[in-house]
Amino acid sequence: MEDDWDDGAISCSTTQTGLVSEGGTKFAAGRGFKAAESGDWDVDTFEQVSPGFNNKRDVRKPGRGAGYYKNKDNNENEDWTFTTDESGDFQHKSEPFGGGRGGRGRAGRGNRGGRGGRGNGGHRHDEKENGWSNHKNGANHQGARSEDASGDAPKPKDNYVPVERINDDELFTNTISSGVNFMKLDEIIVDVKGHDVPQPISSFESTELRPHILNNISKSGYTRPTPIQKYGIPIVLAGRDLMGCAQTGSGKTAAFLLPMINKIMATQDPPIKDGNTCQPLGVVVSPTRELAIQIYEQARKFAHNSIVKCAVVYGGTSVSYQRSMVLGGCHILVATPGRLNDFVNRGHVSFASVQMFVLDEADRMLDMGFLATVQQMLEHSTMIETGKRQTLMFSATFPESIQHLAAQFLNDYVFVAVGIVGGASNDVEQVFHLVARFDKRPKLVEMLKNTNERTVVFVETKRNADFLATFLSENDIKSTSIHGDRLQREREQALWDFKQGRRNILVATDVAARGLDIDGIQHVINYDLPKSIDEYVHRIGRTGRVGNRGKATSFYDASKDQNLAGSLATVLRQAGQPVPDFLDVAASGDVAESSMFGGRDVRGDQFGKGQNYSQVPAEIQDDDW
Ligand SMILES: Nc1ncnc2c1ncn2[C@@H]1O[C@H](COP(=O)(O)OP(=O)(O)OP(=O)(O)O)[C@@H](O)[C@H]1O
Repeated sequence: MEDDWDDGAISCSTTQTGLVSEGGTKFAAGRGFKAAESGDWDVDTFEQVSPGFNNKRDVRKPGRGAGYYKNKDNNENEDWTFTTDESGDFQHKSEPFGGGRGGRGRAGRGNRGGRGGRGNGGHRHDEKENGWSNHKNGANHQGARSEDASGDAPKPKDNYVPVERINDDELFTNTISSGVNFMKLDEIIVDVKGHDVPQPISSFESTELRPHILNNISKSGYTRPTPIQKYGIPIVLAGRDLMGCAQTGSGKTAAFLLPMINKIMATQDPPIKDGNTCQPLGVVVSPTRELAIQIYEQARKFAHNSIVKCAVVYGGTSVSYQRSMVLGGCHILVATPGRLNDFVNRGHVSFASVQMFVLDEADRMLDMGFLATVQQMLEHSTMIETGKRQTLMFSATFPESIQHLAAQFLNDYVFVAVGIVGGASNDVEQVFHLVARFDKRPKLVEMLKNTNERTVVFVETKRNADFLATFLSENDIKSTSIHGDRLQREREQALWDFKQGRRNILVATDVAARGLDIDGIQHVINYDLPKSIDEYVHRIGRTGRVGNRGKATSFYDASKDQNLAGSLATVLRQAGQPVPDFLDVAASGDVAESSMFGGRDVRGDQFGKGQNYSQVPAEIQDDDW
C-alpha cells in the first residue's frame, strides 16, 4: 500500500476531471520532467555526477505544464491558465503559488481510461526504467496511481532526494513557544487506568532522564512537562506499554521520544547492523510523510550531540538514498508504514532488536487504511513479540472500536487520557458559518482578503486544493497547496514556503490534518468539513497549540454536512463553546455520529483499580494560575 494515506483515504475518480464542487471542468496538458543530463545521480553508488537543478541534490529540470480551468458558463473571468515556473511550480499569470500539477490530461471515458494528459504538469521526470513521462494508459496522474493500486500499471520510481532544511542548531528554534494558556493544561483532568502505574513526575529534573537530555530539553525552551509528559515519561521509562490520549498540540511527541532516547543512551552502544541490515532499537511509525519528517527532527533535537543516531524513511523519495541513510546505522527509525514495510521486506531493516515500537496517530494507523500494513510489521518474523518489546500508541482521538484492535498489540498497558478522548483543544475558538456550496469561494476570499494571518484551509479533494490555491493567488492572497497527488518535492517545498511565510495560506487535504506542528498558524478554515469528527478535531488542532490561542472557522453546508452535526455540537459543548442554532437543529437528527464520539478505556472502570488522577502533582497546585 502506498504509505501516503491521502492516496488511500481520499479517492479521486479517474474519470472526473471537472472541479465538481466549483461547478466547472478542468482540462489540462503538460510535459514531464526531463532527467537532467548533467546533474544526475548514479542510483547504485548514490553519487551525484554533477550538480543538478535548483539545489545540489535535486536532479530534475522542470518541464512545462499548461492547462486551464473553465467554469460551466465559460465565463472569461473564471478561466485559469497555468504554466510551470523554474521550480516546476504553477504560475498564475505573474504570481507563482506553488500549487499542484501543471496538467492532468483529459479523463478517460467509460471504463477505458481514455487518453492520458501528456506527462504530469511538468513535475515528473523521465524514468529510464518505468517510462513514466508519457502516460498513455492513464487518464491522468491520479488515474495512474489508482491503476497502480489495482496492479494494472507499474508505479513510477521516485528519485527525489529529500533536502534537509533544518540544521542541527535550528532544531532548537524550530518549535512553537508555549502560550498564555500553557499552565492551564495542568487543570485538565487526567484518567489513568492500568496495574501498578508509576507516579507522574512534576518536573523534567525529577525523572531519571540523563543530564544530556535535560540539557536538550532546556535548549528547546521547555521549562516544565505537559500533562501527557508528566504521566507518559515515567510509564515509558518503567518499560510499560502505553495508550496515551491527549489534546492536539499538548506534547505527545516528547512524551515518547524523551524516554526512548534516554533508554538508548543508557546502552552506550553504537547502532546495530547485521551485514546489510539495520536493526533499530526504537521504531516510530506515522501516517504521513511530513509528520514522519517532523518527528525525526524532534528526535534529532532531543538526541543532539549524543551517541543516538536517528533516520527517517518515507514514500515519494529515492529508495536508494534512504537505504543508504538507514544502512549508515540508526538507533531510532522514524517511518511511514509503506516504506518501512518495503525496507523490511527487502531486508534493509530488521525488527530483531526493537525495544520500543511507537504508533503515532495510532487510531489512524489502526483503521482500515493502514491496519494491514501495521499488522504485517507487528507480526513480521523478525519482530520482537508483544510483551518482550514495548509498544506505545498516541493520539488525540482514540475511538473505542480502535482501542479494541490496539489491545491485541499491547501488553498489560497503561491507559492515560488527558481530558476527554477525542475532545478538541480548549484553546481553539470554534466558529461555524452556514454556507452553501457555491457561496464558499467568495466567503473565503472575503475572510482572507484583509488579513495576514497564517491560515490552513482544508478542502475535501486534492484537485480543489490546487484550484483554490490558484484562485486565492489570483486574488492576491499568496497561497500554496499540499495533498497526496503532489510530488514529494513539491509537498515539502509547499510546507517550507508556508513555514517561512512566503505563502501565508496553505490549502490542504486531510494529509495535513494530523500532527503537523507549524509555528504561527492562527487560523484553520474548514472550507469543506471532513467526513469524521476525529479528523475535524485533528484539523483544528493545527492551531491553538501548547497553550497558544487559535481560531477555527468551518463552513457548514446543510446539504452535505448533516451527518457531522451531532458530533460537532458535542465537541463544541465539551469545549464550553456556543453551538449555533442551525447546528443544534441539525444535530437533533444526527444520532449515529454523536454516539460514536469520544472514547474511554475499553477495559472498563474497574480495570487496574481505575487510578483517577484528577490533578497534577502537588507542587503545581500552589502555582498562581
Ligand atoms: N513541555 C513543553 N514545554 C513547551 N513546549 C512544548 C513542551 N512539550 C512540547 N512542546 C512543544 O509543543 C508543540 C506541540 O507538541 P507535539 O507536536 O508533540 O504535540 P502533539 O500532542 O503530538 O500534537 P498533535 O496531536 O497535533 O500531533 C511542539 O512545538 C513542541 O515542541
